[in-house]
Amino acid sequence: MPNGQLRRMDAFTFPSYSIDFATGEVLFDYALTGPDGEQRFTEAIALPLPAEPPSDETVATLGRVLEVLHLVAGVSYYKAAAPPRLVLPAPLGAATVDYVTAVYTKGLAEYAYRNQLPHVLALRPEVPVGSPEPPRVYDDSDRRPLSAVGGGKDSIVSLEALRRAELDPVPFSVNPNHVIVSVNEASGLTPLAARRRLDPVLFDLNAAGALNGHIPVTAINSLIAVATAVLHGLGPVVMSNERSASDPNLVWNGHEINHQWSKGVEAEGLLRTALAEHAGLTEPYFSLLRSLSELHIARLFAEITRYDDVVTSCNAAFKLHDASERWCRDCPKCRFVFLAMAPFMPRERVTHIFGGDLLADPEQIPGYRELLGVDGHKPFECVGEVEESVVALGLLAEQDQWRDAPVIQALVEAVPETAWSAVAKSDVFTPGGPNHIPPTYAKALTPLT
Ligand SMILES: CC(=O)N[C@H]1[C@@H](OP(=O)(O)OP(=O)(O)OC[C@H]2O[C@@H](n3ccc(=O)[nH]c3=O)[C@H](O)[C@@H]2O)O[C@H](CO)[C@@H](O)[C@@H]1O[C@H](C)C(=O)N[C@@H](C)C(=O)N[C@@H](CCC(=O)O)C(=O)O
Ligand SMILES: Nc1ncnc2c1ncn2[C@@H]1O[C@H](COP(=O)(O)OP(=O)(O)OP(=O)(O)O)[C@@H](O)[C@H]1O
Repeated sequence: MPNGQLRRMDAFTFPSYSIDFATGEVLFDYALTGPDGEQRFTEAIALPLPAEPPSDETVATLGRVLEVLHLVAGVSYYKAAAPPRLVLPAPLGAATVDYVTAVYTKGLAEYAYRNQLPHVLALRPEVPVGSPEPPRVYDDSDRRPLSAVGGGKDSIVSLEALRRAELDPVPFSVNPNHVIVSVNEASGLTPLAARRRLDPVLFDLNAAGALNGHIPVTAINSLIAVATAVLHGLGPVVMSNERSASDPNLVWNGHEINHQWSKGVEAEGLLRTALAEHAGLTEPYFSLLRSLSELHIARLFAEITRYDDVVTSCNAAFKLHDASERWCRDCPKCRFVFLAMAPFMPRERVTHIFGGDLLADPEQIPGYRELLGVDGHKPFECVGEVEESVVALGLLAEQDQWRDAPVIQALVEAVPETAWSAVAKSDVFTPGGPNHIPPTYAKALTPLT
């Protein structure tokens, strides 16, 4: 469909969804409609099948979770045209409407900012009048947790914490790439995986110049994880989203723009409430690392060595097409994670993990100046706060093994006095902020500290 026609689309709808219990395949249909006709999309998600066929109760609860996932996964296709109307297929409770509204507005905020589409931030779904049937209550709180694994340091810390606390986690990933497969192998645990396939038409539209940009991918992965947990009779989905994921990158037209919105505590709370309201789940989903800074998580990661040859937090390894080997060593995420791990490890170990020493390379200085708040705004990436970077730099400047590294020397000089005095009072190693960690899990991190 030519780009001009896409731009004239005035509504996004959700025609139908289906699940085949023989294969685990879920199909979600979407449509962009406008005066020139419609553009249909179908997303396919293959859930892992359990050994036994699911009970009627499980099927009913799963159906409710998939109804929410159908709405949320639509963001990938909505964003090709950003029409003014978002037309939901069936009545929904208030909490579920709030969650879906937030996914399309706050979750697409970076996309709206980059494409200069302020109406997306004000989008309000049209919801058919009526009330959905109340769901059956599904108490999953005391079952084995499903631990989402992304292959980075954060999910490794959660997986190991849950294991050491004898909570018997099941690793779970969507479209596991080579990094995730290696992390799972290193864990020695038996993982579950779901497959997600975007409609290839979207890539054709992108190539032809359709609107494009960042989507709240964690919201989609989270709901696929919850669906898998329900289907397999498992307990809560445990995420590894840190405290700083809730902080915005910038403010635009009075709206906070946060690249990581769907990893933040607001999204977590809204999703929990929506799943309780719409699917009856008592303890569906939480982040075990919510109270911790990235720097604190890096310190916990340093206590675990079994994943050193496989851990990868670099997003280049997560491309749908053309995944890179492991760390690219030339992006904000690589720079930040190196800086965060380095204070807590021998220099040889961190250099081994990354396949190179970023703090020995002067070409990294401009990128580090951004992380330290000396130049520009916080990059649109999953990186910690400026304060965490300054604290890490301060720790490194005190260590013999790092003091003379060229990047450390240049950065110590570049950071203004005001930043040093602010971090002197830093609370980066003090857990804090709101969280949804249930009491059974509250002490799970203790064996690592
Ligand atoms: C790996 C990556 O960073 N991808 C972002 C990148 O996409 P790119 O075109 O370079 O490559 P692909 O990921 O292969 O995607 C191809 C196109 O497919 C569309 N798409 C992809 C996934 C999806 O769920 N829906 C989609 O529509 C999209 O049109 C792509 O062009 O740039 C894109 C545009 O800015 C980003 O949307 C891609 O981000 C992925 C969705 C992704 O998985 N990113 C995570 C690594 C990521 O950024 N995670 C955040 C968490 C953010 C959150 O709130 O959940 C983080 O860790 O901070
Ligand atoms: N493919 C995936 N399938 C399931 N969950 C995922 C996937 N990718 C990331 N996640 C989860 O989403 C959340 C955010 O991902 P993120 O990439 O920040 O974490 P990570 O890979 O564990 O650590 P790091 O921040 O070091 O990269 C984490 O809870 C992670 O486990």
